[in-house]
Amino acid sequence: MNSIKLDAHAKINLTLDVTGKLDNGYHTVRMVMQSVGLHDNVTVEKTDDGQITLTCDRPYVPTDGRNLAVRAANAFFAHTGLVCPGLRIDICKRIPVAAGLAGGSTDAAAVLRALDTLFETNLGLDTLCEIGLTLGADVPYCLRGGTMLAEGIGEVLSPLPAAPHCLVVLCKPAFAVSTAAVYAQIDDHMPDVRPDTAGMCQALAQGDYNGVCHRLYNVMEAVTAVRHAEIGQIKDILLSCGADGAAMSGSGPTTFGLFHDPNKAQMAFNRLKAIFPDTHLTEIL
Ligand SMILES: C[C@](O)(CO)[C@H](O)COP(=O)(O)OP(=O)(O)OC[C@H]1O[C@@H](n2ccc(N)nc2=O)[C@H](O)[C@@H]1O
Ligand SMILES: Nc1ncnc2c1ncn2[C@@H]1O[C@H](COP(=O)(O)OP(=O)(O)OP(=O)(O)O)[C@@H](O)[C@H]1O
Repeated sequence: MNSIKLDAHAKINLTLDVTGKLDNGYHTVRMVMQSVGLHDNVTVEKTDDGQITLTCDRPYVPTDGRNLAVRAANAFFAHTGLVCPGLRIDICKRIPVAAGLAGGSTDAAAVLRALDTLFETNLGLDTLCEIGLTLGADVPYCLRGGTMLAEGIGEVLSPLPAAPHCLVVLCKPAFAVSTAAVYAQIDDHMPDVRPDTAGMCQALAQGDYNGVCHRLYNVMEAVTAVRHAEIGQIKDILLSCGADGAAMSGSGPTTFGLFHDPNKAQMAFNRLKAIFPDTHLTEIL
């Protein structure tokens, strides 16, 4: 096999709590992560020119060594000691960028999975997660996907029962947010209200869709929404169209709503898309 094409799915955070800060500047978290249908297509092809080249259909995504997919390939060859014969990586980008949806992390995870298959290294998920963690805190989750409780800095993963199936409207307003800046700001602005992550895990165990929707909560929203009125505006539109619950994902600014009713989801999608072009109608995976 010379080439492999994978779907690299985005994630949303059903809950997100920041529980402490480590000496290296990273924060400890406790959050429920969920894969959604929205995905990039990542194609990895062996070549023989000794180079790692990357193409992407979005001009604002870096194509050099700053791209997390290229960094993932370099980390794979460093870990295995294999000599890279040459690689061509192509990313068809559908996930909004710098949006709180782990877009770069999921591309990196896809490249690690593709290389483990293409080079028949059989590293397995645990080792891929170790390599992934050197690239970013969200990469181990992206390797595993599904519904997970994430602790540590995001890499201590415990599988949870799959979330009840529903539609998801994702809306990214036209500005980007730096994850590092949001973590830095939250040190000074930790909200008093914290998510009920234990309750969220229980709702998932009981397949209680309304319990899930009522517990959506992200402490980072307090930081990002204060600076950007669009987050409140998007939430208001989602809820006025009949979303069963709504929250910001990750460090933002993407804000999402969960819907049981496809007509309400379509109405929310149409209204938001007219104001914010980077709006997507997808589903819980
Ligand atoms: C906000 C979340 O998306 C929630 O899922 C993640 O915690 C972010 O994970 P990520 O984007 O993979 O983060 P990284 O690329 O590893 O880190 C970017 C920056 O965010 C901060 N960071 C990230 C993760 C974490 N647990 N604590 C942190 O303080 C650090 O300043 C770091 O330099
Ligand atoms: N493959 C990639 N796809 C998107 N952005 C990338 C990629 N590689 C590097 N980047 C850079 O990473 C930055 C953050 O983009 P990304 O979409 O990963 O953010 P994010 O969704 O907020 O991540 P997270 O939710 O993990 O914090 C972008 O500004 C971009 O320059």
